Amino acid sequence: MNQFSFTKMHGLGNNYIYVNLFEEQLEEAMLPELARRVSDVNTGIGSDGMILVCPSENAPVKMRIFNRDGSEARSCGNGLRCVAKYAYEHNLVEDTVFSIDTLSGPVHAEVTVQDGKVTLVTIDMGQPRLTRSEIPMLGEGETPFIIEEFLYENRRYELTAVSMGNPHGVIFVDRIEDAPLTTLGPVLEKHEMFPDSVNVEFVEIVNEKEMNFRVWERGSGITQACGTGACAAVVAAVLNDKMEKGVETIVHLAGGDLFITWTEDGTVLMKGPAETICTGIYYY
Ligand SMILES: N[C@@H](CCC[C@H](N)C(=O)O)C(=O)O
Repeated sequence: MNQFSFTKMHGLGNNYIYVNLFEEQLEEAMLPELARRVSDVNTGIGSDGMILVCPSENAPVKMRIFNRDGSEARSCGNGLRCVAKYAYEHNLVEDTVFSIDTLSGPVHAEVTVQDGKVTLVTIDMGQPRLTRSEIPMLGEGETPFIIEEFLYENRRYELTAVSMGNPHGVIFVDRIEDAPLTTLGPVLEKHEMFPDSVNVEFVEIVNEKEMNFRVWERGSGITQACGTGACAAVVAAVLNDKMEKGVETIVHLAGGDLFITWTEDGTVLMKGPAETICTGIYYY
């Protein structure tokens, strides 16, 4: 029987099984299957997926993220904050400012530390990507997809597509309670216009500095929070003149609040907590 040590962590309830590949060895071909197994709430540990904390040539540490269904994504905002906490508290980095490599390139992290523990993490998520080819979406590659209308079950919705390293479709709704999360969410996730599938976010604007947010994640379904999704939602709100660039927005997610700014210099800052739940050994 094989085994590995893990740490379960969450960012606002978006929880993953973290495996330290500085110490553990996992077979590459097994990774999707392992992500599915550990995520299973009945026969595994129970999580939204699996995150690997890996060595990298470009940064002190690299994050790889696998969704609950075993698919690998290119980024994960809540995962990045947890990896930043893990890296600092396990001495993989010495400074409170460092970069983390991802499949979509390195991002910059800054941790706030109290009594040796990371209490808050800010990640500079880089610039949003807005063209259809970058998202990716079918259609004219160099054009953006901002506030395009579509009909679903006789209701009209408006969609804005944003990539934060991974693809997001943001839909503004009048009341977050009425968002068709479990119906339109999975339909749009697998819609043919998104060849790599998409994360689906529903957003209610509360005022010029606050929004309510719910997510149907690609490969994981409903989660309590999505960091890249919150960044995409704020970018979409600015693009649609509902928020101002350079102003910090409080995003109210099911699991708590994130603080997001699309800065004047074009990068998106995400500030929020990261928590350790438990450690253990997984047998397979
Ligand atoms: N929960 C994450 C995003 C995880 C990956 C996503 N489901 C995808 O497939 O792109 C976050 O906090 O950003």
